[in-house]
Amino acid sequence: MQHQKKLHNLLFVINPIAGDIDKEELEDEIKTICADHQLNCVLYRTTGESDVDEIKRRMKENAFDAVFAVGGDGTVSLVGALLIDTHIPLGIIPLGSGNGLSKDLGIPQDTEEALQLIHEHVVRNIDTIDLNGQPSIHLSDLGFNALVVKRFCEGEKRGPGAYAWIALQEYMNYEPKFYRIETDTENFEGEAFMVTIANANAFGSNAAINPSGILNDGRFEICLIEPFPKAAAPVLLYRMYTDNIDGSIYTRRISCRRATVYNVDKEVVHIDGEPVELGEEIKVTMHPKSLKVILPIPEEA
Ligand SMILES: Nc1ncnc2c1ncn2[C@@H]1O[C@H](COP(=O)(O)OP(=O)(O)OP(=O)(O)O)[C@@H](O)[C@H]1O
Repeated sequence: MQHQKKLHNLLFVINPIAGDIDKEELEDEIKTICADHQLNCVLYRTTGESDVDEIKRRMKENAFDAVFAVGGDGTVSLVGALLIDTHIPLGIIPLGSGNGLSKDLGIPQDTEEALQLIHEHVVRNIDTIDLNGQPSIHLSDLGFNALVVKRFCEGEKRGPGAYAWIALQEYMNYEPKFYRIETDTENFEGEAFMVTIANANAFGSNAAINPSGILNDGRFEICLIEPFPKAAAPVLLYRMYTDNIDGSIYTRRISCRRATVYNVDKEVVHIDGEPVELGEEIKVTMHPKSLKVILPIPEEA
């Protein structure tokens, strides 16, 4: 078992709107847990504007031993990006609509259990990837899902129901787009319904696009869903929810360490759930074990 240095100075980055969940009581609970375990804590509530600068400022003022993201994948990604290539681990208290990365890391989805990580945990290193200089810790997409994410972010409603409704509406008229992909292992050229650049396994909805991906193997996967007849959609969806996407004749997966994706049709892109502009040529590189994360103590330990 790996013995951990105790983390004393903690910053909690709390997204008050994530998952449409009120977090006022939780803030008191965090303060109580920290006081009970003689830990110093600073709480920062995100505003959705200049959060990166505000968090950086607090990190300059204090030598934090860990930063906890309290919210959904967007909050995790915001905080995680600031911790890549540092010695400061990322903690996650999952309170968003989907919480994809926390699920892939085996972090308890029950808030009370997740809060125990504040004082009882192990720290491990995971890989991150980089798309034209922008970090991705979880899953990034081009194509159909990226379009749905964009519409979701533009909309007023949050939560899985809103996401599913937008997906259904967009699916009716969506046409596959053309991509050229060069990697250090194999290449692809053709149309795809969506292209996922995967460091991890499943979307926050639990749909597993990359079921056998490993977060610390020094590789990432490019997961393609190629054009399929409308009648095949339910089976594809079923396969994603039963960890069997590779069994479909409409999917293909390229495992690699670096890639260039030519987004010929200039399709929408998102990184870890946040829509981004990356240009037509997207260079993807692997950064092995570049982020420390706080995880539950494994049972065998
Ligand atoms: N105080 C705030 N008011 C409005 N928007 C905010 C505020 N704080 C953060 N945001 C926005 O919240 C979004 C991130 O939310 P987050 O992803 O954590 O939760 P979610 O969308 O509910 O869950 P998930 O991503 O897991 O589905 C970002 O777009 C960010 O700009």
